[in-house]
Amino acid sequence: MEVISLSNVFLWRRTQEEFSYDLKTSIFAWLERKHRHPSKRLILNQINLDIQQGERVGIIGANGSGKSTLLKVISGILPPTKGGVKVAGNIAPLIELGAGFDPGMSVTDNIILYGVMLGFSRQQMSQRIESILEFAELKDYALVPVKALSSGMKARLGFAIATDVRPDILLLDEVLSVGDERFKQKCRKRIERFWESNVTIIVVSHDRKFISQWCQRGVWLDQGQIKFSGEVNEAIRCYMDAINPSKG
Ligand SMILES: Nc1ncnc2c1ncn2[C@@H]1O[C@H](COP(=O)(O)OP(=O)(O)OP(=O)(O)O)[C@@H](O)[C@H]1O
Repeated sequence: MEVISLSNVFLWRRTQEEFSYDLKTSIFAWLERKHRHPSKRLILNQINLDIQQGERVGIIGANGSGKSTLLKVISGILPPTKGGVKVAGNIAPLIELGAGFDPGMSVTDNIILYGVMLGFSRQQMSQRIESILEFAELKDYALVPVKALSSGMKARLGFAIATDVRPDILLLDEVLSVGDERFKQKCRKRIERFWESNVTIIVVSHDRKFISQWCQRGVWLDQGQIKFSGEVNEAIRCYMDAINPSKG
C-alpha cells in the first residue's frame, strides 16, 4: 500500500537575502541606488516520489540539495508551491526538533501542545506525559518554562514526544545528532525498535554507512531534483560517481 505520494512537486523559496529585507534596509538601498527586487529560488524541482508502507528510504545528496526541504514538504510543515502531496497515516517528523515549542509555556504544557500538533488528542498526550519526561530525563523540569532548557534538552524533549507513540511514518533528519553521546545511544535504540516493526521510515543523512545498513531504497537529490531512486547501494554509487567522476 502506498503511504506517501508526491506528484510534480515544485517549491520556490525566497532567498535569505530577502529575509533582511525590512523597511530600513529598503530605504537605505533606495538611497544608495542598490535596490534589488526580492528573488526566489527553486528548491524542489518536479519531484515525483511514491513510498510504500514499511519501506525504509534514505535520502542522500550534497549540502543544500533539498533533502530537509523534501522532508518538510512530506510532513506538511512546508506546502509545495505546485503539485500534490498525499500522505496516509500519522507522521512523526523528527525535523528541527522542538522548533514548535512555545518558550513561555511549561515543559508539561508543551508536551500536550506538541503532541496535538503531531495529530494526537489532548487526552492521549496527558497519559503520556510521565513516560515522555522519563525518556527525556526531564522529570525535574516538568513545570519549568521551555525557554529555561538548554538546546540539547529541548531536542531531547522533542525526540521523546515524537517517538513516544508508534507513528505510521517516521521522518528522520540527521536526528541521531540529538543530545550528548550517551543520549544519542538511547535514541538509536528507540529508533531501532521502529526499524523492526512495519513503520515507514524516511531518513536524511550524510552517513552513507548508516543509510546502506538501514535502508532498502536510496533517493539521490541533486539541486532539488531526483537523480536516482532505487536500490540503496546503487543510489550511493551514483551519488559518489557524480562527486568523483574519475573513479570507477
Ligand atoms: N528558511 C529558508 N528560507 C529560504 N531558503 C531556505 C530556507 N531553508 C533552506 N533554504 C534553502 O533551500 C535549499 C535546500 O536546503 P535544505 O536544507 O533542504 O538542503 P539539504 O539538502 O538538507 O542540505 P544539508 O545537507 O546541508 O542539510 C538551500 O539552497 C537553502 O539555502
